[in-house]
Formats: sequence, structure tokens, C-alpha cells
Amino acid sequence: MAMAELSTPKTTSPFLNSSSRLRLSSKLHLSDHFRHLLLPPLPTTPNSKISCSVSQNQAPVAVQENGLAKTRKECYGVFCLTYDLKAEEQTKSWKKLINIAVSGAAGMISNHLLFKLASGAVFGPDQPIALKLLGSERSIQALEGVAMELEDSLFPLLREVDIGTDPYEVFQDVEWAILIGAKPRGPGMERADLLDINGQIFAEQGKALNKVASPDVKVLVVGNPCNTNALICLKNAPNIPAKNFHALTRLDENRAKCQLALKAGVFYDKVSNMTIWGNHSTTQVPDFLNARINGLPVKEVITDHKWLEEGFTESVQKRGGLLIQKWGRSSAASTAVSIVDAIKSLVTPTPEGDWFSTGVYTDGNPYGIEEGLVFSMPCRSKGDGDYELVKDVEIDDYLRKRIAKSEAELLAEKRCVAHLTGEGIAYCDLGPVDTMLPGEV
Ligand SMILES: NC(=O)C1=CN([C@@H]2O[C@H](COP(=O)(O)OP(=O)(O)OC[C@H]3O[C@@H](n4cnc5c(N)ncnc54)[C@H](OP(=O)(O)O)[C@@H]3O)[C@@H](O)[C@H]2O)C=CC1
Ligand SMILES: O=C([O-])CC(=O)C(=O)O
Repeated sequence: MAMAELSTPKTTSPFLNSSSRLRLSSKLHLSDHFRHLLLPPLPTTPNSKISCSVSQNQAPVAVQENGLAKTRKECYGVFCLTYDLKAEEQTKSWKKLINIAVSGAAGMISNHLLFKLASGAVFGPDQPIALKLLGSERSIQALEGVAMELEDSLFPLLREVDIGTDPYEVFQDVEWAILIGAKPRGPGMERADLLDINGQIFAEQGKALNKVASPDVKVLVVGNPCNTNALICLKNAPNIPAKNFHALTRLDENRAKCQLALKAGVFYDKVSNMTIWGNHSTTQVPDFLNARINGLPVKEVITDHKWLEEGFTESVQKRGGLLIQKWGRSSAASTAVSIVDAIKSLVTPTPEGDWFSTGVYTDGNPYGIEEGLVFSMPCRSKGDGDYELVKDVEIDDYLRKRIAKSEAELLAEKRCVAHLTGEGIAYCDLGPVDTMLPGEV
């Protein structure tokens, strides 16, 4: 299908029937889904564009410059309009637009996350964003629905929404990539099969990021098993610093803070310095040795040390599973909140003396964790999107033994995906017990 250029808006409101302004390129292979929506192309002339000017009390006014519609390929509905940002800059001091890719964008977690991103809750009230939503043939209709809801939400900071099924197009120039889409483990499916199926997804997306994303893109892998998926992704993206890849363990940190607050009878903002060590699985180690409540070591505030070692630890490790039993599906809203927290921790300076947990590449770590893994550790940030490992956290025998177990599990996962990381022939010897996702218990 040739590029379909649809109507040239001439109205004072941009909020027309979105389908009338849908533009698609043949590269997206979406023609079957959208052909019924397309209208005949308007006459255009070379070197012209559509733009839209906005004043504070007036809806954006579509204007056409020299008669040619924009050439951006996957934009959705109202987001296909180009706004005259210069006019707005007179009244608003907005930062330069950033491009954010989200995969699995039609899924449950994304349904919460996208609206937080668009509201400014993540990158701030002066940061305009473009959302690049990656879906598949199976989800493209749903993705269109998501884009419609984003349109109808009238978020001032949301300047573009593009949807597509090809990561090489969707990831073009993105500065952030939040990779959520992954196949859920079904009944009877071997863990090794899940690693392989999802690994293929993350290998492909790593290659695409490597080729077309901003060279300093920050990548947050959420889709499970997220540590090993992040490892696969970074190994397939050699042009992007390995340090830029994260596996989401912030949900585990938040869960741990909540449990400690509950036991201590304090509000959860009093809990700090919470490390999750290791894998986002039931071998993860929530570190009560170094965490603090009201600035005091947890063990001084909670004297029931048996509970800390057993009850607390297990409740965090198995929280995802318990939630599935109650809710019937895996955590979506709280996961989205934890993604917000994880990104905010990278774009705002870490409070003095505190840290946060994120799954990062282990090369150069001071804790003796085997290199070449993605492992959750304590980090601090200056707020520039980058981070440093916290280097002086105490590890006692209790922690060391448990951290080693999570490390062994990640090494076993790594052996299973060697064919996807360019490290030889895969050999899978995963035990059934030590390789559970939080949601599988
Ligand atoms: N790290 C963490 O803390 C947490 C991680 N998770 C993980 O996040 C991921 C997404 O969760 P959630 O949004 O609730 O899941 P959903 O099932 O709602 O959405 C997942 C999306 O994954 C995509 N997907 C990719 N490949 C496949 C496939 N082969 N089969 C089916 N779907 C596929 C689908 O989108 P499309 O068709 O567009 O590709 C689907 O929309 C899961 O892997 C889950 O385990 C969940 C909670 C916490
Ligand atoms: O296993 C899942 O999909 C859910 C999960 O990660 C969690 O709740 O921590």
C-alpha cells in the first residue's frame, strides 16, 4: 500500500474523528486492519506540511503550509498534527521533546503506565513526550483503542503517539524504551521454553534498539523473566552501553518497604535503603540488614528477627503469586507505579544517604557477583538518567548465602539462553523450584 495521506484538517478543533487523519505506511503491514478507515488522499504539493498552532485558551488550529501533509509514518489520529511549539514557548518553558517506546503497549501494565507517562508524572510537568507504542498483529486493534484513549485524555504534554508492529520503526531515535511485552507462561510450559520464546523477542528488540534507537537510550525490561531478558537484550545491542539496561525489581523493593512498614507500624515513607538483591524471582533477597526505618537499622526497630528472615523474606518473594490468587491476574497497576518509581529514580537525584534497587549489569560490581549477569543491586543517581552502584553495603553470612542462590539461578538461566546472547550452545539445567517467577507460586 502506498503511503496513505488522509484529510488536511481545516477546522479550529483537532479532535475530529481520528480515523480521518490516520496515516500509515506500507512498512507497518497494517493495511488490512485500517483500510476501512482510510479516506481518499487530499491533493498535496511538494515541500509543504500540516501544522497546528496553539494558544493558551484556544484549541490547536490546524494549518496547512504549502499543502503537503506530514510524512511521519505511524502517527495516530490527533497526534499526526504538527503543533507550532514556538507559539507555546512564549508562555511555557517546556524542555525538548523526548521519545519513549513501550512494548506490550496493549497489555495490562501499559494500560496503567501510558497514562502516567502522558500526564507528566514520570518525566515532569515541563517535559513533552512522544509515545511510540509497539504491538503485534494480534494486538493492533487494541493498540488503536489505547491510542484513542490517549487522544481523548487531552494531555498537554503528549505531543505524539505512534503505533506500529516493527521494532525497527517504533524504536527509531527513542531515548527511553520500556519493554513490557512478553508471552505469559502457560500451563505445562517448561521454564526453558519460556526463556527461549521470550528470549527471541528480547534478542530481536535488542538488535532493533542497537540499530535505530538513540545511542544513549535507557532500556527498562519488565517482561519476565526480566533479568535474563534484559541480559539478552543488552547482548544484542553492543553499540548501547550495557549500563543503560535495567530489569525491573522496583516492584519488589516497594513490596518489601510495605511489609516492613506494616510490621513496624509506621507509614511506608519511613522505610529507606531497601535493597533487593538478585533475580526478579522467588530467589530474590530483600535486604533487611541494611534497610532503615526512621533512619534506624530495621533490626533495631523490628526485634522479631525470625520474622525478618522467614516471614518477611518469603512474603516479598511470593507477593506476586499471592496477588494472582486473589486478583486472578498478575500485578498490573502496582507494576506500572513501580516503573514510574524506577524511572523517576534515574531522572531525579537520589536523596542523600538513600538508594534504590534496579537490575543492572554486574561487570565491575564490588560485591563479587559473577560478571555478565543482570542482577538487582543498590544504586544511586544524580538524576541524569545514569546511576552508580552503592559500594559499601554490608553483606553478612545470611545475605551472602541467599545472594549466591539467586546468582546461581541467574547463571543457570544464562546457560539456557546462550544461543541468544552469542555465547555458544544453550544448555538448560533449571531446577523446578528455584526458577519461579513471583507470579508462579
Ligand atoms: N518485572 C516485574 O516486576 C513484573 C513483570 N511482569 C511481567 O510483565 C509482562 C507483561 O505483563 P502484563 O502487561 O500484565 O501482560 P498482558 O498479558 O496484559 O500483556 C502482555 C503483552 O505481551 C505481548 N506479547 C508478546 N509476545 C507474546 C506472546 N507470544 N503471546 C502473548 N502475548 C505476547 C502482548 O502484546 P503484543 O501482542 O502487542 O505483543 C501482550 O499485550 C509479563 O511478562 C509479566 O510476567 C508483571 C508484573 C511484574
Ligand atoms: O510473574 C508475574 O508475571 C508477576 C510478577 O512478576 C510479579 O508480580 O512480581
